[in-house]
Amino acid sequence: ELFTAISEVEPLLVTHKRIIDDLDHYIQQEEKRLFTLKKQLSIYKREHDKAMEDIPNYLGNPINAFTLIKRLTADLDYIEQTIKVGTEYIKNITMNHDDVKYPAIEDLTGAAQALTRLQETYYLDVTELAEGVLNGVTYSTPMTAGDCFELGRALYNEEDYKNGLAWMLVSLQKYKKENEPYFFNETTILDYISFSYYLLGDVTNALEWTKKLLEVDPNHSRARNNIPHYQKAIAEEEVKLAKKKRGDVGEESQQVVTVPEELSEFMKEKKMYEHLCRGEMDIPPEIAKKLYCRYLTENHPFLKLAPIKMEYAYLKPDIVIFHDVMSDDEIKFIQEAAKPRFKRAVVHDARTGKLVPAPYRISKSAWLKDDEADVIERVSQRVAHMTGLSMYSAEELQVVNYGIGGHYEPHYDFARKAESAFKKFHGNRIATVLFYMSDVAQGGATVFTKLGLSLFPIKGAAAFWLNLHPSGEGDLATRHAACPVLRGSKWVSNKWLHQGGQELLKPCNLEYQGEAIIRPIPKPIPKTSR
Ligand SMILES: O=C(O)CCC(=O)C(=O)O
Ligand SMILES: [Fe+2]
Repeated sequence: ELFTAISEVEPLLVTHKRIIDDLDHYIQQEEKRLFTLKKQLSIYKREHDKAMEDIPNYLGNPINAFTLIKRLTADLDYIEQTIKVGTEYIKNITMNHDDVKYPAIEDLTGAAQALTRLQETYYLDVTELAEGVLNGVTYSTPMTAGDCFELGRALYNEEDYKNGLAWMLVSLQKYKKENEPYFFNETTILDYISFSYYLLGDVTNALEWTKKLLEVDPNHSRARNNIPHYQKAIAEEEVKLAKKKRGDVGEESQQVVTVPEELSEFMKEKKMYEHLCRGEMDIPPEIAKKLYCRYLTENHPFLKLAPIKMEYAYLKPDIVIFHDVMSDDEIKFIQEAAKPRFKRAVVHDARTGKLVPAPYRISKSAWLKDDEADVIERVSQRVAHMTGLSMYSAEELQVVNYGIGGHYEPHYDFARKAESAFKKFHGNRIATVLFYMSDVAQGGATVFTKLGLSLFPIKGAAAFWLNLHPSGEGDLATRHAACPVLRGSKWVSNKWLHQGGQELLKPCNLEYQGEAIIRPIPKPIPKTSR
């Protein structure tokens, strides 16, 4: 699973170079071989033409008679050998080396699904994307018919027929324009298109596209067999519709489908999440006008000498950003220490109680202990200064690199059942400190779905908030997510502080940090007013 961290996709360029060298060498050898064969062929043709001009005269020349026989004996052997060398060479050729990494089919699927996620979250247009354009700016070479075909096929195989179909339609357009040789042809694309329509329940289009397929390949037997099947389905649908018009409604169509409340809540949250990821929302003006920046000098005498720049991003619950709290050198050190230990990030499965990988968290992470390097210890010390909290019960530093389109859907950092995830710790996660270890060119914001707040990563800064009310109860307003990375590589590290050790620093009381603010989802801002 290389696709779950961009840092693991980087070594694939070494593999890529290896293939370039292999192929280059192979083609050179082949060209040499074909050059020899072509030369022989031209001699055969030239001599044949000469002979046909005047056969008796040609063969009357003993040299010509000799060379003819030579061409059909010794030379022929040589030609055969040259051809055989080629096939032997092909037999032995391998593109698989043990010393470099190769992505697997799940990486192809993962990358295809990432593109779909980015498309949906950031409103990207498939045809623009196929031209290498992200939000109006060209970032890569246009995709070929073959690229679009593979993308469509990967999504089709994952039963995402809607998105698979969109890519197959682009592939067809490009295929007709390009006129390049591929291992698939127009019929293959048309087959995917028509069957995707069928699987999506659009039988009319399935029929139309099957007819188009038969125009290209009239003998395609499966397509021919499907035609009557589609026609029957359409006819049945028409009868049903006619009945409905006459008011003769059958029992089944009278049933009203209602979306379960849980699902509708989930969809609302997803909408909000995507909205915030696009940076389309501002926090309420009554909060915005109270936000300010200051230097943090309390908490520790050290801060009097080196105050920390502190910016309020939200109030009640308070979410602050500390600026310039991790240096470029520290970041480099932490990244290098984490890379060899990266494992796919997991989530807590509420049903089984187990930690499992999930499509809604695409990243790799590693845990670094304070005592393994001065840098890690220094970072922990800084967290204590920044937060004024005890590190007594803190977790190790979690270092994260997001993958292709990597994200983490809305969640709480605290455990909802005291007995579950944090058994080995002293209490629940009272606070989160989230260090941004990279800027992200596009996307990758941290968003608070109940507050309407988007934080875009700034390298060297850290976000800080309390996850629990003073009563120890989880603060539902802290629900947050990491948006898909559209362009760039997103690195973060977390320091999670637990309740144990904070008794004197943050005494419990019955106050709340602020009410959980749930506001309606606003309409997107019209494009012209931006
Ligand atoms: O990466 C981010 O922006 C947020 C990460 C996060 O919420 C988490 O790891 O718990
Ligand atoms: Fe989180």
